Amino acid sequence: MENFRWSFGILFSRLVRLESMDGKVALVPWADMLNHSPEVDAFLDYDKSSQGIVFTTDRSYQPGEQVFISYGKKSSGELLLSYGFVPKEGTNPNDSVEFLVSLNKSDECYKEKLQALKKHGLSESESFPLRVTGWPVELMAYAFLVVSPPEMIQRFEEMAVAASNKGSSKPALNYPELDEQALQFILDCCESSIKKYTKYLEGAKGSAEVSINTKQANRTLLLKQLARDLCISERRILYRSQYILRRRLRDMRAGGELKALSLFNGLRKLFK
Ligand SMILES: C[S@@+](CC[C@H](N)C(=O)[O-])C[C@H]1O[C@@H](n2cnc3c(N)ncnc32)[C@H](O)[C@@H]1O
Repeated sequence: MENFRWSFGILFSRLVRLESMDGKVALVPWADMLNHSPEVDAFLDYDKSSQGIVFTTDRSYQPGEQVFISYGKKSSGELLLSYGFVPKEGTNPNDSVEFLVSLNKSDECYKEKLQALKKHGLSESESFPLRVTGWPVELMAYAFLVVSPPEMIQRFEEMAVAASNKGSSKPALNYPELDEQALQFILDCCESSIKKYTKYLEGAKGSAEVSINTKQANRTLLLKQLARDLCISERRILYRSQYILRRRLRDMRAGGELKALSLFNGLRKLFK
């Protein structure tokens, strides 16, 4: 089992996918020395004319400078699982956190909403990727469904369709009357998620080690550090989303108050 684990780790952290050979995978001895950087667009591929593997960089390098390759647009969690490292906090533009949202069990339309979701391959709890740059339209569609009132029952299905549309680029749903509630729902989930991350990080700080030998103790320490690094990176995305959501809601509410005030002033003038 130990040998299998070792081989599996070596293979999957070092294999190269060759696009021009229909995505065939290969182990390329010199190429497996290349480390990952999300900022480069360099790639490896099979070259028919030279019958070898060619490395193409996106810029020139000085002698002695480290040359990087991209392992793909991967989140820090994916990089940890596939390659055993977590990029330094804030350096991975492709980072994302799996954001869990659920239907409210006490919703009077719980059954109807769940039915609409199930019809389109979704369930009462779903996760969507949250990035520093924002959230997907599918998450917004799910949030619309969660907060929509019984009068909108006819719309449940189109909301579920839009929420299930993972990855493709259909236009976002537009329900201005539900915007504020949907954003508040996402903010609430975001804040509860932040609390869980913080609780984990505070707990992880003080946990005592029980180890059989030094090698095992070092390995446990390394794994814990990687888990901490990943949590810190993911919590950073949640903090950023929390900031954006709070600002949007504040602007929305201020806009609403302004409208009400000008309406009130208009009425006052009318009755003067
Ligand atoms: C294909 S090898 C790259 C060469 C490797 N550094 C070596 O010495 O053999 C992939 C492994 O390199 C390490 N690695 C690659 N890029 C890294 C990075 N940006 N930061 C930390 N470790 C990285 C990870 O351990 C990963 O599993």
